[in-house]
Amino acid sequence: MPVKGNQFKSNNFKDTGSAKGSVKAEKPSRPKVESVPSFGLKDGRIIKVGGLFFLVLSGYFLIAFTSYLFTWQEDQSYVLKANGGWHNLFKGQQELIDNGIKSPVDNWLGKFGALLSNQFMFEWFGVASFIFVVVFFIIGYRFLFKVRLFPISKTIAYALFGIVFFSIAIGFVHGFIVDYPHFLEGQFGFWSNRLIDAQIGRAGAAGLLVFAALTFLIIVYNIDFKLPEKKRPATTLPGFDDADDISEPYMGGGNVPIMPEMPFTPVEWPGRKSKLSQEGVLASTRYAENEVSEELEPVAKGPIFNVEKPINEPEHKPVTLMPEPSTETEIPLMVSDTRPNDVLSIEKEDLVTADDLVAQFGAFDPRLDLSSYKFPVLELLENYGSNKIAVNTEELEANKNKIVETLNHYNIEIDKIKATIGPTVTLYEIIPAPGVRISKIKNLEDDIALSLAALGIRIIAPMPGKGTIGIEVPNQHPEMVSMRSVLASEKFQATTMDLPIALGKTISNEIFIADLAKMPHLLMAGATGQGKSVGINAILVSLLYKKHPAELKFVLVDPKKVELTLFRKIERHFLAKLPDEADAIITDTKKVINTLNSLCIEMDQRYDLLKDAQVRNLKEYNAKFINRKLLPTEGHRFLPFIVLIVDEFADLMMTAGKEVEIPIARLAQLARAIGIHLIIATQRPSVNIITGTIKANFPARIAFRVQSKIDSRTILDSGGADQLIGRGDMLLSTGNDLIRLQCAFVDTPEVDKISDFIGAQRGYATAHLLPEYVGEGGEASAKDFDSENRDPMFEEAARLIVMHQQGSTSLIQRKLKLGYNRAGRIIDQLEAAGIVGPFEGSKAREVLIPDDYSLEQFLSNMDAKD
Ligand SMILES: Nc1ncnc2c1ncn2[C@@H]1O[C@H](COP(=O)(O)OP(=O)(O)OP(=O)(O)O)[C@@H](O)[C@H]1O
Repeated sequence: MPVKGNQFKSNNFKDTGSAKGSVKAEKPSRPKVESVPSFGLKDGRIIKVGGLFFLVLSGYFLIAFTSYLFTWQEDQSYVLKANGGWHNLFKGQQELIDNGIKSPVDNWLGKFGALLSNQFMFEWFGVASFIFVVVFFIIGYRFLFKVRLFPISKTIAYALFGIVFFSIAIGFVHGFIVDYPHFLEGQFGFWSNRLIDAQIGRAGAAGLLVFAALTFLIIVYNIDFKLPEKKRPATTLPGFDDADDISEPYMGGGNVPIMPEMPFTPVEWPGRKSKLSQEGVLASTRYAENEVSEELEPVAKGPIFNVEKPINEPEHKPVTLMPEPSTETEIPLMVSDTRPNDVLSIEKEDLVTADDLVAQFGAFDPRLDLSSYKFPVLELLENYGSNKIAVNTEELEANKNKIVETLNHYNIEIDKIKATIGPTVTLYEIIPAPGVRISKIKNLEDDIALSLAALGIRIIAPMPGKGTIGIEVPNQHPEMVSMRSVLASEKFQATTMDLPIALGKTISNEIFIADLAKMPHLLMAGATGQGKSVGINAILVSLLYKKHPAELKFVLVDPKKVELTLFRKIERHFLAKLPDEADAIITDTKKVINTLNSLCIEMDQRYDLLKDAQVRNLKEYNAKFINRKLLPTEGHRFLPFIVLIVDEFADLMMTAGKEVEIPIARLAQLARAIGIHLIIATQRPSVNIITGTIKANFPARIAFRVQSKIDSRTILDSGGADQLIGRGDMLLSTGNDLIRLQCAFVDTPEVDKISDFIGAQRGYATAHLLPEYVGEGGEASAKDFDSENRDPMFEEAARLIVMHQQGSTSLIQRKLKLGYNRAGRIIDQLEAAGIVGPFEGSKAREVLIPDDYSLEQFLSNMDAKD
């Protein structure tokens, strides 16, 4: 019976051991977490002490609370508020006895234990107080051993809910038994119940508790409430659990699952039936020549297809499934008919091929996990403008005349002039008379602009591949290109590109769609307010309209914090993040560095997978995976495209410099084949932001209007971007070509609607998790600082550096007359001590201490510590 579905989940892949199922899945060791705050003590000793304290506290609470369960009645007189409560701690033995208070107390942790547990359990939260024990343990364990059992913030949040919920819930149940405050629910549980009861009654309270519990479950586990579906008959191969049933993955080691088609009929041997059935055993296929007669003995117990020896082993002659006619003519042929099938199907499990798997289970469907996902509909987008180019013949004629006049004025004769009308600009192509120098026309750019009285004139001389000279003149009434019109176009709907991005319309009013997968990375620059954010949104929206969440993940970096927030709603569908991160949209520079490094790890892992699969790129890899030629049991997984978008790269470069540049450059150099693509936008396209390394690896670049020709050169390697008219007017450079485009316009409310549309659908349990990256952080260098081996000239060098406010090795070398190596060593020590900043390429290091006075204090502190 054919079984549909993937039979296993690539995303939830668990190592299920070999097909035979003998190997148990290895439990991954707990991740080491280095990112614990150190509270100033750089080697983290305070944290360890804190960790120890929490562990002891947890143990103390556990013993005190447990003891309270048994001794609360005996200790009641001691802990009672009316008898003094906590004040009893300071009373003498005799005084207590005189007041009729029982002393000593029975709590295993003495008076304090009795008072503490009374406070928590009786006065506050009842037995729910045990949750404190767990919380303290998790915090202590994390701080002391640096091992994350659970995320601390989540633990605290869940614990708070748990304490309140259980206290009230127990109080509610207790209310049916005894109407008296008791240590099971604590005063909190008791009085909360009283309050709720008075307001909404018992039934209301019950409803409220159920509501709270379900809300908690939904928030934490995102459980779906579905009516039970009809179960498909489960036919599974080892290692492949049914796609709908991930609760019980095959863990190997059990029985080989039975194919339902297999006939399970015992073989009936004529004349021996009674004996065999009496013995309760079934005959095997194996019987040797000498066993064919009456001594024929069954050699294997169990079902018919559990053959002891495979039939195709050459040395076993009698393995032929047809009984030998000369000796056993009476054996019916049906025996051999039944058996080979059974035997063969068992054999096949070892030699299972990709084709068999595909035949049996169908090709792997990456979309199956979210099979009900609906792509956003076009109705979510607005229609701006008429989407038709209104030809203003007067304007055309006037412009033509002015161009011809201006050129004539400079004695440039033209043969022909032709106009192509675009949404925002019109291209006039002129064919100059023979003998006219092109450079002459190019030099007249400003004059033509003056005569046309228009901004943003661009002269393309010559038009590549056309033999004409182009003059682009902005239209008086530019037409807005709505995203809806672009996405609704046949061109976009029918595209087979891997990552189609609908950028807008060309000058000849054609829809322009590019393939990000081929670009393979994109650099965007433009002065503020010229349409960069709209451009990024247009790219994101076009990808969202074409790709399923299983096929594409975004890593969004938004140092400006407000530009990409709208996409937060699609976190569980389309975003990727670091495992520990609460927020999928990264706004903090430090986290950006970790994420970029994590992407580098992902890249390396993907390359290993590709190498293992002997394919050259992501497409081939995924095709092989879909055809089940690569198995999750061997560590393979379906690889979605990852698109990293950085809005405001300049900010990152200013704050983190090399730390950001190096991983970005690495990704840009290598990530194209493995489906990681970068889109980097910046307001300031200066050379120290868009460095040579970055530029070299971003062949595709988009320039919106920039402020100067120099900026235009930095981004496009040619002028022109400074002459754009803004509002989405842009130039796209793809290596050789420079194309002028009008960016499609998509407004924030539209993006909001799209995010809502996707976000409201069932998503994955979390955002796509990137590999964990443990940053080295600043602590490592501090640890490296060894005060014992400090150079004798260390202090002098420090004074010199601070005096000059210039952290340079050559300064030390020159002024202190030291060799280069020694000066280099000293500067490293200064860095380790925190006097100068890290190496910054050709620039001098930053000096972290402002003046001599602060330095002297710093040095004396250092000496005191030593
Ligand atoms: N493709 C477009 N079509 C029409 N108008 C546009 C287009 N792109 C941008 N605009 C107009 O320009 C304004 C500014 O655009 P946008 O917010 O994208 O600029 P920006 O370059 O991202 O600015 P900043 O860097 O300050 O965020 C938009 O509000 C819109 O009115």
